[in-house]
Amino acid sequence: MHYVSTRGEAPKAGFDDVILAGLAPDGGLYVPESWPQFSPDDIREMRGASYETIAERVIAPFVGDTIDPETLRAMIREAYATFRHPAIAPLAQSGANTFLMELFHGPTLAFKDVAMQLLARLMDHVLAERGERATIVGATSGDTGGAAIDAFAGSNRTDVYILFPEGKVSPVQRRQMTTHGRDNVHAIAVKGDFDDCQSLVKAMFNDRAFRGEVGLSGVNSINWARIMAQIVYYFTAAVTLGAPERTVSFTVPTGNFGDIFAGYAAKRMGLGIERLVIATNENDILARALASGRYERQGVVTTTSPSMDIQVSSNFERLLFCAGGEDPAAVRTAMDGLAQAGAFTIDPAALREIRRDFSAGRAGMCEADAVIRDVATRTGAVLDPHTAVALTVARDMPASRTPMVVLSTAHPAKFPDAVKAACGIDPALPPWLCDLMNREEQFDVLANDLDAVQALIRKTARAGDANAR
Ligand SMILES: Cc1ncc(COP(=O)(O)O)c(C=O)c1O
Ligand SMILES: N[C@@H](CCOP(=O)(O)O)C(=O)O
Repeated sequence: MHYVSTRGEAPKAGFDDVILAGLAPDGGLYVPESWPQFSPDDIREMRGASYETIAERVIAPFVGDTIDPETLRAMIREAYATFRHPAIAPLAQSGANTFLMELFHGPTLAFKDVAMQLLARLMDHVLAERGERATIVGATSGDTGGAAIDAFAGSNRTDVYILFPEGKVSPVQRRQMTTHGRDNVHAIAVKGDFDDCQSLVKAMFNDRAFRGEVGLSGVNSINWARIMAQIVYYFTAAVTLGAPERTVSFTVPTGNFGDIFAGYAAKRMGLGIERLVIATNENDILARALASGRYERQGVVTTTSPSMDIQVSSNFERLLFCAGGEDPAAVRTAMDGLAQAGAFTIDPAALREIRRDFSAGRAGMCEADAVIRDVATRTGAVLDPHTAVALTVARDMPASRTPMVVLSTAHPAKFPDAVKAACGIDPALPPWLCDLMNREEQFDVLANDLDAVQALIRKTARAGDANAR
């Protein structure tokens, strides 16, 4: 399996280079050169198989011969042994034909654990084979950071730097990043919003000298392995609900577009997905883009679903490439428009393709609160605000006989204030995090300034002798 960059100006790369590189050297995102195909028989054979077994089948073609099957199997087993639910991503029925896929049973209570636990093991393996170290940088609106810090804490081949927007993540999310007490992980509060943090990360990748000097790697969903690991649960959910005989739709609370792009990938691989519904909060760039054909950045609005407070959805670039006839020149033009004017118009043919697979809707804070209240009152279940945004949007979709799976991406205890305000219930943290609010915090506060962030990394990273990537 080889990977190409969405911007077409980087050499093709193998799986090991792709996971260490994060962003392609031309600033684009890696996508597989062709999609592995799963026939109805292949999908039927997944019925009754464990999450780990399905993960092995789905992931193996993307890894190719970079990692031998036994080693890959062991990594998958270890990664998902950290989860507290045997099904890893169980389905709970929420309405007549609506299901919640619970993706929050990992160590940091958000769907990010599903990919991050595996990515840390894959990266460590590749670095060990090469005898290298890496400096990992990541931007977070709250959940990626905690998941990365948990997965990489204590790894002796990586130093991890997570940039989060100061004051714009929940106290639980912040403490998951700042109380680990490990030398190789660094949480940095940036005076700005998530988009500023993501721009700093991309700027570091685009600084070739710095990239080589510190052996830069990334763990945001710009890294293909993040998407790859998330494809798996689309298969497990669909098979549970009757695939390949029955098609399924998914509604996904969306920010950086990585999670729902994994659903699109599953569809391209042969899974019978009828609709992929993008659910946004007030930061609705994707819903507006689908409706108008214009992808237009506005200021980030702070909401009760902070992890989705994102205006520039980095994985939309992957969709533009895949749905737009794999034309890197068109992607470059769009991304130049975004960088220079904060907007671009989606090519009409690409927009038609996108609308064939995707719908989109927006739910504001009041609507999400009403759904949290409604579900708590009717069923006693407590939703987190991101899941509530998605369930609200799913409920607004036209009635259909196709089962709708809503991705439940975080545990409500990560957002206790918002949940309590919505339904009066104070969701408790699980036992392994019950002292989180009393642990000592450690983090740096920096201006939204590339030089300041790079100086901190240069001073503390230990990967100075890594080969240039
Ligand atoms: C709880 C939660 N839900 C949804 C999202 C949006 O996912 P994505 O960025 O993959 O679109 C995020 C952050 O990414 C999140 O942390
Ligand atoms: N919502 C995310 C933002 C970063 O997204 P990623 O999937 O690209 O890592 C978060 O919680 O940090």
